[in-house]
Amino acid sequence: QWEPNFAPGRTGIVHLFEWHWDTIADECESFLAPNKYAGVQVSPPNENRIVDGRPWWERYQPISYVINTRSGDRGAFANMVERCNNVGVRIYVDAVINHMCGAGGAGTGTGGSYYDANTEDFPAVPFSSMDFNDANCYTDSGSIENYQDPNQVRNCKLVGLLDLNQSKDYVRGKIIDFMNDMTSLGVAGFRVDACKHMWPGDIEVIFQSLNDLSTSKGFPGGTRPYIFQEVIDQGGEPITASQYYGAGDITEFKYGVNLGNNKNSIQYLENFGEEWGMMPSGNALVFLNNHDNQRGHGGGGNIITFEDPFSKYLKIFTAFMMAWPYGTERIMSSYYFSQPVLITFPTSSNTDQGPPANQRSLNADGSCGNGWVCEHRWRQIKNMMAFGVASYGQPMANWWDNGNNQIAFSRGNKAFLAINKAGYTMNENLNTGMPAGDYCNVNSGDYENNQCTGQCVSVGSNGYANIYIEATEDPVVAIHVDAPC
Ligand SMILES: O=C(NCCCOc1c(-c2ccc(O)c(O)c2)oc2cc(O)cc(O)c2c1=O)[C@@H]1CCCN1C(=O)/C=C/c1ccc(O)c(O)c1
Ligand SMILES: [Ca+2]
Repeated sequence: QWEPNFAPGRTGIVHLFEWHWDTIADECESFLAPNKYAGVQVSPPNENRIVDGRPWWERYQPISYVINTRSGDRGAFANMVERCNNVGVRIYVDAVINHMCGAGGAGTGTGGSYYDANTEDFPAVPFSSMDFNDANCYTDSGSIENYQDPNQVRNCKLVGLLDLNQSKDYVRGKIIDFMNDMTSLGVAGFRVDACKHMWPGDIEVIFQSLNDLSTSKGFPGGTRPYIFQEVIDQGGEPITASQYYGAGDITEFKYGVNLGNNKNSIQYLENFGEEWGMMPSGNALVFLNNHDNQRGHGGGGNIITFEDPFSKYLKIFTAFMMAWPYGTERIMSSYYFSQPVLITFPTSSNTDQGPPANQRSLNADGSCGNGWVCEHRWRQIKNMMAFGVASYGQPMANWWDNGNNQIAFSRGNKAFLAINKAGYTMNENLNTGMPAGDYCNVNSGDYENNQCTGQCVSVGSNGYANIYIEATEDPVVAIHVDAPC
């Protein structure tokens, strides 16, 4: 379960956070497939608690494994998976299996199922008090109080959320049934939430017990579900990402933080990877920001997001991430929320704010409206998916830097990237590693109908090109063999 099961050559997935299933299906067909996105991470599809104010994190409080949420019901979900698979875009489900909802009394979830958190009763699964970890947690509050104690991090409640006991066969069985239900519909794998809070031994058994992907949905026999585990490891805690290597890939939170911390010293990126304290490339799911740390929670630090003035860095470092041969890449696609505006006195920021009332609308230029950012549609980001396809499997080569925020490198003889963050013009004759010819700079324009709407770069017979980049908002040259001028 370490292989992403992408269609041939594709490399990057996009997290369409809080999108509805029918909107995702449209996006797969009209945008993601033509732009060679490999897949979509979707929000939790199973029934969740309805929390006052409808914060985004209500979807991380399960009530049952019935497929019915704000994003749509089971039929809409199945239809979306079918339509996306049909155009070669894989679906990865956000699996929240560490816990059920927080102590919130009795009520009904987004699918209408009754539950009572006070008595730990979830009849729609069913789970009862025997299925939770209360007897295995030794803190006074019953919740996690100290992240330096691995036992309580696994066996106690995370911010009060009822903690399932994954060491019990019955609980494992219900989780396996839920995940097998998803792959029976054509889902290609899972982002598994809060893995730090589950014992590696338990989740290894659960993932190894999962069915192979569905051959009737077009996957080869014996294909294992792709698993990428959310383990927020910034160092400093006894629980580390490496303890989870045996269960699947892992979200590498250090990736985005390292780039954020070094955005003004990119000449040091030549050895960016394990030598920077990150996990082996084959275990890593990498990203610049995610739904949680773009709001300042868990995995904080120096995060690059869609927010101005960072948005120019998001474009530059997404280009770097898609061109740099480390990890499996994930693009975050967000909705706008009010940021903490610290003026003379802090105003309340609403990082809890749920999604816009309406789904994304589309403007003539392909950008989104109705409060959706759609970073994955930005030219400087979307065009890097085809770059990733063209350079797939090619080693990094021909590294060059000027010692001060100007860098360049190729991917074998298939692609070449140059970035100028020096604040002054870059003008160098560099070895692109590519065959002689004219190539479209897909950062400056689009390559469509065999036409380049941006600049062309001429590569000579010796593979060298004059790389001229002024210090603008988009100081990137990205060329590859699938976009000739
Ligand atoms: O202040 C909050 N939470 C405390 C700080 C963040 O702690 C949480 C972590 C967390 C944070 C840092 C860590 O190192 C760590 O191991 C875990 O993971 C979660 C996972 C869930 O499925 C549901 C949750 O409510 C949480 C959560 O509250 C607000 C109010 C409740 C939800 N929430 C939140 O902020 C919700 C955050 C959240 C929700 C879903 C996620 O997948 C996630 O990573 C964070
Ligand atoms: Ca737990």
